[in-house]
Amino acid sequence: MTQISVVGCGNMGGAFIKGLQESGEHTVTACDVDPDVLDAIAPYCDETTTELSVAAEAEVVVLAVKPDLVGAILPDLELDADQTLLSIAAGVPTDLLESETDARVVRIMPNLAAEYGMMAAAATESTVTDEVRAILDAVGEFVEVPEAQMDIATAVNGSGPAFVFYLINAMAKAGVDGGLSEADSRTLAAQTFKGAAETVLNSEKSIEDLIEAVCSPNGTTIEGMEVLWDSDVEAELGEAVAAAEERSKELARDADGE
Ligand SMILES: NC(=O)C1=CN([C@@H]2O[C@H](COP(=O)(O)OP(=O)(O)OC[C@H]3O[C@@H](n4cnc5c(N)ncnc54)[C@H](O)[C@@H]3O)[C@@H](O)[C@H]2O)C=CC1
Ligand SMILES: O=C(O)[C@@H]1CCC=N1
Repeated sequence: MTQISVVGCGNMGGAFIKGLQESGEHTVTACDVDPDVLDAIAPYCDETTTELSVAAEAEVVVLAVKPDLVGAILPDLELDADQTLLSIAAGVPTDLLESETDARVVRIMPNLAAEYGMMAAAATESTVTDEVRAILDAVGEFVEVPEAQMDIATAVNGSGPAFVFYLINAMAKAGVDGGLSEADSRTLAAQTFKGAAETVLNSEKSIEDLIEAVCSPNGTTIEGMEVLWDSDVEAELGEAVAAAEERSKELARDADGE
């Protein structure tokens, strides 16, 4: 059981808190400047505060504010060497964080599915500790990568949920166009993505072999796959990931210039 505080309880900080509460493994203090945000998160944590000094008492302080606020907040967040600053801010490098705090710094990139214990996260391998591994384990899965890979990880698993929501929506809309109700099509499309993801995670087959397993000879799937193979969908998705990666690098350059 680790005492955790989360500074910034918006979309990502809030999802992290809800996931941690569900796991029941840690105590959580929620800190935000917005009292409405704190009212909304209060049922999911042990304590709420608007004071950074209260958040600074935790063993692990999760910094979950927008990247451009990190530089302004860190000097006021007085942490000691025996504490951990767990930063989730996109594009903010470890060395910059270390220059503003005495705490041990661990930079990670989580995602919104932390709320449901299904987060995919990347943690910087040179700094991650067992204490942080236990926190990440409580809300999903994580990989450990060199810091140089944090920008691409940010694009794949941090921004990735938005890209997948887009694809689910496209599939659901196609179902509605074919006559399904919106509710049924949303359920079928989302559960199909969830089931396909579980299959990839659990199967030893390559993704190409899994596609082949769905394509019955002379069946329906191969007709749809021919359309996808002939299209630019793969390249366009690659460009979306590359654009998000480039923005993460740009945020790092901005942070360095501050
Ligand atoms: N939204 C997402 O899916 C993901 C976001 N992130 C990272 O998480 C961080 C937060 O992003 P979001 O949650 O999307 O932003 P958000 O805007 O939803 O939440 C930020 C929160 O910080 C609070 N805040 C602002 N100044 C503060 C201060 N001085 N003290 C305490 N709280 C303060 C705001 O009131 C707000 O509730 C960013 O650095 C982002 O890069 C990382 C992975 C995924
Ligand atoms: O869009 C963003 O900048 C944040 C970081 C990854 C997901 N959301």
